[in-house]
Amino acid sequence: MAMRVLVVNGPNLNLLGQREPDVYGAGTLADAEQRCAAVAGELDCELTWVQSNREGDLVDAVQGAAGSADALIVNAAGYTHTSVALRDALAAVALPFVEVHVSNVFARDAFRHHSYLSDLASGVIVGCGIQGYELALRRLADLA
Ligand SMILES: O=C1C[C@@](O)(C(=O)O)C[C@@H](O)[C@@H]1O
Repeated sequence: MAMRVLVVNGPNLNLLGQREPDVYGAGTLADAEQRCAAVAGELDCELTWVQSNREGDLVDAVQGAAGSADALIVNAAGYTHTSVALRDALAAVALPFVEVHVSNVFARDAFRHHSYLSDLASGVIVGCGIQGYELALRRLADLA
C-alpha cells in the first residue's frame, strides 16, 4: 500500500520564489510539489500538501494526519522557533516526520537556531533549498 505523506508548510512559504531569493532561492512551493510528485511516483507515496499562515490551521492539519497519513514532512517556517502548540500536536499524533528548512537556519539569526520540533523529528534537513522536501520524502520511504 502506498505510504501517505502529509507535507505541512507554515507562514510565508506561499511566497517562496519571491521572498528573499538570496536566502530561499528561486523555487516556489509549487515547484517543490512538482519535484516531489516525480519522487512520490518512484517511491509509491501519496502526497498531500498544506500551507497556512495561521498556527491553528497547522495544528488542525497535524491533528488530521492521525488516521489519514503515515508520516509527515514539516516546514513550520517561523512557527518552528515559537510554537509549543505545533510541537504538542506532533507529539500527540506520534507519526514519524522529517523537519525541513529551505534555508540554512544555522547560518542565520540566532533565534532560528532553536526549533521546538527537532528533538521529536526522525530527521532534520536544512539548507538544501526546495530539494530538501524530496530528500525528506526519500528518508521517510527508507524508514517505512
Ligand atoms: O519562514 C521561514 C522558513 C524556514 O523554515 C526555511 O524553510 O528556511 C526558516 C525559518 O527560520 C523561517 O522563519
